Amino acid sequence: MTIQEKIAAPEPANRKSQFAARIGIGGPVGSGKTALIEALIPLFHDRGVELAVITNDLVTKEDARRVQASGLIDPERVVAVEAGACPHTVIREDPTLNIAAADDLAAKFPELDLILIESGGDNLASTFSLDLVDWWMFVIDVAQGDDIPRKRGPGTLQCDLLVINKLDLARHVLVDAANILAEASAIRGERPTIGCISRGLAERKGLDEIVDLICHQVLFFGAEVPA
Ligand SMILES: Nc1nc2c(ncn2[C@@H]2O[C@H](COP(=O)(O)OP(=O)(O)OP(=O)(O)O)[C@@H](O)[C@H]2O)c(=O)[nH]1
Repeated sequence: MTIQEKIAAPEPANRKSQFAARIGIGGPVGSGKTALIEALIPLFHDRGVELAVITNDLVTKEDARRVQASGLIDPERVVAVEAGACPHTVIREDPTLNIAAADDLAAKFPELDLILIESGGDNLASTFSLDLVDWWMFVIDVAQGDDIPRKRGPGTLQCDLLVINKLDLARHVLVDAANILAEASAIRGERPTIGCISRGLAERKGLDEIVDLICHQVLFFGAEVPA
């Protein structure tokens, strides 16, 4: 279906909102947020989900340029917000810049189903304002220490989905992958945790589960419930 046909077509009956859903992706520096976005784009594409990306860096447009150059997505659908000194502020206390960037994308590309908003890399305390996003995930990785879930940071506790990335590195950094996943699930109660390999030499892992969960919880009524 061309973009013009899609704009002209009625909303899919099962789409939860007439507006593009806004999903936040937060987490510590280097945990693999951008790599996760790059891995998810083709999977959303396969499911017919039209998406755009907003990245937040402190004083550069590095992440946006990387996604624009990836060849995975129309570069016009990738926008950079420069967060300045405090990456928390622009996703939580005053998300005005990000809201404006998302509104601009939604106006320019009315066919969008989803806008992914990657926060600047930060610590375990970052959370997203619900004025900015409908749903958000937090990405940590095993190489940052197997005690991160036990530290019960607001990011790991409050997110809608906790992603524990770089499972391929677990044995190299003497982390018991099953144990860190179990501890994370224990502190998060009903809310999901997914182990993931978003990039690297190892086979990818957890990516279809993440896309299925987003389709089910955020985008579509009746989307398949992940196991
Ligand atoms: N082994 C392995 N490396 C990964 C994985 N995911 C990402 N990486 C690597 O981790 C490093 C950081 O990845 P990024 O995607 O840049 O991390 P980020 O969270 O976006 O970083 P900031 O934007 O700086 O906060 C890169 O060298 C990636 O190649 C993974 O699943 N396994």
